[in-house]
Amino acid sequence: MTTSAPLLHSEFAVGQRYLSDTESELGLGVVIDVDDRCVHILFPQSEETRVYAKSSAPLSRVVFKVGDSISDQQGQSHIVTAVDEVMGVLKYSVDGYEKGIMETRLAANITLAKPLERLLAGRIERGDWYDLRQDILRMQAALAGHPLKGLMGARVDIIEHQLYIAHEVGKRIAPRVLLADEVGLGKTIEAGLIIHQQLLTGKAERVLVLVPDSLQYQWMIELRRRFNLNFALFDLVRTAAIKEHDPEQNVFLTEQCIIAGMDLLLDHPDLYDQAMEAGFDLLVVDEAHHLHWDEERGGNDKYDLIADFAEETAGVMLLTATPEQLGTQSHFARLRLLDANRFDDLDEFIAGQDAFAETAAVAGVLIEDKPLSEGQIAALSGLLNISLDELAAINDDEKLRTYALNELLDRHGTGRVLFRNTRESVKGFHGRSSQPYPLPLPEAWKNSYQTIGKLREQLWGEENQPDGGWLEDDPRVPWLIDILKGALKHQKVLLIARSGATVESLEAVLRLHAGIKTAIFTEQMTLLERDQAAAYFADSEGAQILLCSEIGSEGRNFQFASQLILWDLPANPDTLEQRIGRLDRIGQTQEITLHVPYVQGTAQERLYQWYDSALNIFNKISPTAQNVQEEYIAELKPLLEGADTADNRTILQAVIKDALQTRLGLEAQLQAGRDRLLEYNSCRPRVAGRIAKAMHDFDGHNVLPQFVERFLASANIEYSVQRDGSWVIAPVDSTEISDYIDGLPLGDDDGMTLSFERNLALQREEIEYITHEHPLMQAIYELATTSTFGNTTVATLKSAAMPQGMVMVEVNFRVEAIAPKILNLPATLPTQNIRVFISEQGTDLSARISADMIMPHVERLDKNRARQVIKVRGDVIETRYYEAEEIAKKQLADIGEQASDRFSQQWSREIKRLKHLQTINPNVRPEEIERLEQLQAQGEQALASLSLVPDSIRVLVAVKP
Ligand SMILES: Nc1ncnc2c1ncn2[C@@H]1O[C@H](COP(=O)(O)OP(=O)(O)OP(=O)(O)O)[C@@H](O)[C@H]1O
Repeated sequence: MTTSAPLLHSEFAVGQRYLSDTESELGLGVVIDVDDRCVHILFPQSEETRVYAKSSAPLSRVVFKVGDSISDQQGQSHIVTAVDEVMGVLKYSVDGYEKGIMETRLAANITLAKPLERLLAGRIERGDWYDLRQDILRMQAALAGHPLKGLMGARVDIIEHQLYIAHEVGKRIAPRVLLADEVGLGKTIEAGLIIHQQLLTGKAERVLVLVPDSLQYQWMIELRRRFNLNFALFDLVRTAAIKEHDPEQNVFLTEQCIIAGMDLLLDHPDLYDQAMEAGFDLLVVDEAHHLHWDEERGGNDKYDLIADFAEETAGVMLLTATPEQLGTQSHFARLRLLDANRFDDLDEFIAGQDAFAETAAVAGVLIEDKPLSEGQIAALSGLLNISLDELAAINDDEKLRTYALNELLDRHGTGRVLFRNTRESVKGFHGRSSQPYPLPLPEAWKNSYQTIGKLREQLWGEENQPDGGWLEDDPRVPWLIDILKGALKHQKVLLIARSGATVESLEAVLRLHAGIKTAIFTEQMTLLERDQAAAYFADSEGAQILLCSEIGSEGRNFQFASQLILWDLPANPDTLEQRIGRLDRIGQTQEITLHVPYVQGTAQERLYQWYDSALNIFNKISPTAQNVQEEYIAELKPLLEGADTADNRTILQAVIKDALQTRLGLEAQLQAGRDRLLEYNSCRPRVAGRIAKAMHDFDGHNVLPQFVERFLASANIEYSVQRDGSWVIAPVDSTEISDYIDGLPLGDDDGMTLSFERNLALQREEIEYITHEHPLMQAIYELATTSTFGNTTVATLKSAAMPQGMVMVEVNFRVEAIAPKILNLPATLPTQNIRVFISEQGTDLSARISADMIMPHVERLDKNRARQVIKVRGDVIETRYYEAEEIAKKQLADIGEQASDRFSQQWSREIKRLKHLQTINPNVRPEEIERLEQLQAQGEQALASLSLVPDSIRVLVAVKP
């Protein structure tokens, strides 16, 4: 940004933006009227209007240039790409806003922080604010390149596999990945961590999360509660309201971070078009197993929708716990959405899946830190195309082992794209067991169930009678009432059935005829009704049983319950796994019991036997269940629907036995090959351990409580510490605090309860978890870069050695590189702040006398005396200031060079690694490399022209102790 001196009369125009030279704290003013002699300026932030004579207005025009960051009135930041003038008013072009941003629409909360002018004009800030400002600058400098950036601010438990994925994916530019951890292991948390990192580091600014309707609120709440990310929920009501307000407006451009239901875009082509046109940096799709594709029929509507968006969006994250639920073809097709170049041949993909056993075996030995045998070294040499000589020291050379392991894992086909952690590798789950309830076949059913060809009727016959006629003679109904009133009387019970109609009929019987407290949860209900039902079920005084339909319950968290009734059995094992996953997830503290009623002699019994004996799915998740079932389905289907004869029973047992062997064989094979590599790649234990340790260490050395304590004391804000360690900040009376503090997010009319402790924040979700990344801290940090908070001060320095009355000037400069946030250039600067300490005689004392050394001897000076000092010694202070600036400027070139070296090295290394990887694994997209090269050039350019921003100034007057 630049400002220019007072302007010629004719230059004023309505809409232009100015800062007051004498009252910069008014913020950015806008010209609202111009007449022959006067110009009228409104300062929106301070709600003041001033009228100046045009000939002598103490105003500076604010002009941004290409590459500057500007903020609009909604607080969104943009990088200026071009500047034009329209009738005297500037128009800033920025990415993503076709119309550009007129200067009239800029945010008003900038003030000119020129500390020297303020000081000389007698605007002297408090000494404690000056100290806080220095602390803020130091902390910001330390945080700029912190490896835990984007991870440290999340209200989550430190769980290694999640942190590993978040770290690995979150740091990528435009990541395209499939997050496929087994159900309930925290994919939403992983996605949240990645989104948070991408937003905080400027890698993404616009994010679209597409989820099934039933999960919209859950996502919105998780993102807000755990990551302080405010996503806007776009449904029909909201989009209609925006359209009504401004029919011309693209609704998807009114927010940066949006959650929407996939159906909204499918059912409303106009919204689809607008979302496409608006464009996003990152697309997140939950429950991605609903995207179906096969060679014959192509994609279903959801698949096609996401395929369109994936093509237009740089970053894409798909989430599903059951990637193979709809078969290998759909799995392959979803990978193709992420990278069409790599996944272009289905047959090759299928063949490739089996070819990883050797790689996995060698990787396993390396991971487990065991010595490689001669045979394994030979295999490694072949796999990596490295000579045996070069590998001779592999068993002793730690670096070589790490290199070899990384190479092996990088070559693994889906390595960079697919992440899948399993319960087995994550550990800490309490397990599950099943309880079958064989029920006698009712007389009335006998005839119909002895006939062949009625599989659906045997399994889910009630779905054909939505009037509830089936309730009368279905033996599961009295069984359900009995068990709820008996063995499960004091338990929270979740029941899942396939259809919403079944659940509704059942619920009515339980509530009206059996007097049981119920809640219901189906896709026919509105989101609000569903969330109310979930809350009623969670309440200790609330419903004993929550009855859910299949779709209605997907992705939801009910791990406070441990009893699951499977009213019926779904047709495929992955759907069953999704059901069990409602309870069997992180946070579950009990063993889970699955209650499975079935009617003897029907397909219900036979399907139970299949799931239990062939797939063992009630006891343990089986990664191969889906594939085994697909393999046997042709044999299985007639047996399931066939008559209950001795012959059929014998054949079914034989098929089950055979399938069991197949499953075990397949599991062993996958465990040795594909899945083993996938497991290694999804969480490299050492790296994950290091990140987790860094998080624990960071938590253990938290400097924030002391800082916040000083800040609150300086800001005159009261707080008390509660017995559990949380702090309660009293409601802030805005008349009693400085304007600087007034705008901070310090809670509502009741004040704010907060904690710096992760565990406490996890236990008490209603309190704020204060980290460096919390909005409050971000706002405090911004005080230093966007306001005059503490940027001038005058104090005394007790010193026996210095002549009484001598003045010393301490000037702090910020080193700024004007470049997109994504480059994170501050992290590459060896210094972000330059302090120059200069004596009255002009001696540079910066190196000899540090700020810490003088701190104990500094004492405050009252404002009048301080102003007196400035009045009397203003000239010498000004002279020394400019000398200080020269001293600082001299350091700039060196800082730029060092930063440039570091930056180029870092980026060249990454680009080289990717280029190398590309030669051995086509999974690396060429665009990825091109983008990095462009960014590297941009960064180098910015570092070659660093700017020095005067930040703050302190005048010290020597007094005898
Ligand atoms: N690191 C964590 N800290 C605290 N809670 C967590 C953490 N990870 C997961 N959880 C909790 O565990 C549950 C499962 O997590 P999440 O919903 O992210 O799993 P998922 O893999 O997306 O599940 P699904 O497969 O059902 O979609 C949630 O209640 C979540 O809040």
